[in-house]
Amino acid sequence: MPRDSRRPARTADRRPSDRRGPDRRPAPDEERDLSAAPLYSPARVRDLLDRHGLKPTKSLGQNFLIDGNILRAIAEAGGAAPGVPVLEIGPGLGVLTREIASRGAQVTTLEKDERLRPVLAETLDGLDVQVVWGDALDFDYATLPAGTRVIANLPYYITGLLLSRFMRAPGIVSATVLVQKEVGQRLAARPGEENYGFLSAIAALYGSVQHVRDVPKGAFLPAPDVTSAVIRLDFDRTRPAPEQEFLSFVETALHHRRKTLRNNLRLTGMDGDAIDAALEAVGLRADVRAEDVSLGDLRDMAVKLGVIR
Ligand SMILES: C[S@@+](CC[C@H](N)C(=O)[O-])C[C@H]1O[C@@H](n2cnc3c(N)ncnc32)[C@H](O)[C@@H]1O
Repeated sequence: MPRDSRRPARTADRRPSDRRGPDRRPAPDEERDLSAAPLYSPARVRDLLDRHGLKPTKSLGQNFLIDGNILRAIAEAGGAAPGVPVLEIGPGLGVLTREIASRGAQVTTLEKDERLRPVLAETLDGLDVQVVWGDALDFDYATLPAGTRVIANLPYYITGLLLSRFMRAPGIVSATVLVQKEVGQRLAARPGEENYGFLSAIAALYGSVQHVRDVPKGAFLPAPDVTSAVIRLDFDRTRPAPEQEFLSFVETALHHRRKTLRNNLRLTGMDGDAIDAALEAVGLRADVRAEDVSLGDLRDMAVKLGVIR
């Protein structure tokens, strides 16, 4: 891939000397400027990578934020405030971590890439941040204190798995996260809308979803291939958590969301007559498409079919 295709697009705080890849030496004028530049500026980010001999790893989803407005918007929307317990996934070079911690939040951050140890020792110096080294998929989210807010620029390759961990963790009340724009659209979609599917359904079962803002590729270094969005999920912990049987039923029901609900349920080996009887009892057409069925009607179907009580 040519170097140019990984360049971030022009952003408000970029200077001409920044229009180069992450792995080259800063020009003399940048060296003079560095102490004055904010930590998230492209010149500082490149300098950090350079001094620590690092190249962003694509397989770890390492696209570092270089836009101060976006950093502030995520921290603000996520509710980073004095005394609030915040969990971050993937601090990277620590720019978002710093933004959150400097607002007085109690930050725990999970990072898999041990090469970043010396970088975070430098960038988080003087801040009260707990860095947990390891895979975020191995972390026990059930141990988090009540009222925890997740604020993170997620590694996109595990977005779905992480969101499902957050939803199931009783201590987590919200997750304000950067995701691929398409994932954000799926999370926020309602039955009958174009992007509605299992992700939309489970998000609605646990609470509500708000689209905070879109984020252009140029807000990252290196620039990712996709446009992103900041999404805030609020989890209503006063509701009983959905039963595992119901979650599995919803997943099956929406497996092929454009197909009929009947066909999707038949795939599991359920009796056709029983499905027809349940559809009729709930007041749904026999050929209703899966994506058009509300969660309330799916719950009624699950009860009629004896999946849940
Ligand atoms: C999109 S970058 C975000 C970096 C930084 N927060 C920022 O906004 O600039 C994702 C981060 O998640 C880390 N990461 C990737 N996979 C991980 C995993 N399984 N567990 C924990 N951290 C992971 C990467 O090393 C990287 O630091």
